[in-house]
Amino acid sequence: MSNLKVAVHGAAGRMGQRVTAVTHADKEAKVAAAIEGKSSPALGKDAGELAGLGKIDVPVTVDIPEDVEVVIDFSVPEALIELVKVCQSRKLPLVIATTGLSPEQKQIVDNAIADIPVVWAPSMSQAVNVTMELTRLASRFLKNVPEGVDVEIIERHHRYKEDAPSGTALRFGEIVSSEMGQTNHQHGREGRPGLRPRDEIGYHALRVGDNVGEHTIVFGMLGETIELSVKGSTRDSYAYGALAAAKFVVKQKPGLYSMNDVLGL
Ligand SMILES: NC(=O)C1=CN([C@@H]2O[C@H](COP(=O)(O)OP(=O)(O)OC[C@H]3O[C@@H](n4cnc5c(N)ncnc54)[C@H](OP(=O)(O)O)[C@@H]3O)[C@@H](O)[C@H]2O)C=CC1
Ligand SMILES: O=C(O)C1=N[C@H](C(=O)O)C[C@H](O)C1
Repeated sequence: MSNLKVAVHGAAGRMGQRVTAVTHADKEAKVAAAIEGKSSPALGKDAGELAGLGKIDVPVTVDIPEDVEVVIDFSVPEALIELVKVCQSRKLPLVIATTGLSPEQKQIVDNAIADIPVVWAPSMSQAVNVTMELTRLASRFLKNVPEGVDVEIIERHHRYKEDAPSGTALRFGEIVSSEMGQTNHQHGREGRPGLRPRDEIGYHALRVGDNVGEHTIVFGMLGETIELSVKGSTRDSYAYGALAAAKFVVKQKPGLYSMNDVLGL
């Protein structure tokens, strides 16, 4: 069986470099293309050298070669939307990791899943996706506590991150509210906001140093507290998840798939 031909979209970025590295090291996949935008200073450079692997004979290009079988995207929302259109017209399976999409951009992705199989997840990490299921369970068990439960989501990422709160924090909030029913999503607090409403989930985004990603979901009750925390120590946790998603998505029919589908959760 020949190796799965993967295009890395956003190849010169922090995540693109790690996806290049784990894909190059994999026995069943290979880096077939490294894609960047047309004004990128990385164009023409070798993707392996950019990723610190040495030469792998894959130059960074703008266009996706014909022989590519799947695309893994860690880029920016505007670039992702252009990529979705290309994948749709070429019937190319796609793994979407980019976060911070507007509602209109999300709609464009939603429309594409009629034509191509897509794994779309704010976190490709196994530990984060398992913690999402633990959060679902905790929310279900705690939803009828008579004195009420205050849920706050704290996330911590590197200083270069452009969107806030993280896509993962927003997904944690969706999971909690789908079980417990909160309708008010409160981003930070200042001034004199008064007593905390019951019907609220609070979000707090820290941007510090080179942190690769931490999330804590606090369930605060009267007299006791539960905290679920998940912390990354290397970006490879996301890169391995994305490669697993690529191997999964090439075998699927058009439609939307999650990391629960990939990981069998
Ligand atoms: N789902 C998950 O598990 C994870 C998701 N992410 C998300 O992935 C995204 C990328 O993160 P990160 O790698 O840290 O960010 P970086 O800024 O390091 O990388 C993004 C890359 O995309 C490139 N890019 C810009 N325009 C285009 C284009 N038109 N075509 C192709 N590439 C383009 C950028 O180039 P240039 O710098 O020249 O503009 C840059 O190299 C973020 O949205 C982040 O939140 C991150 C980690 C895990
Ligand atoms: O930008 C990052 O770094 C990360 N972004 C993702 C998000 O917004 O949830 C996932 C991960 O936490 C790292």
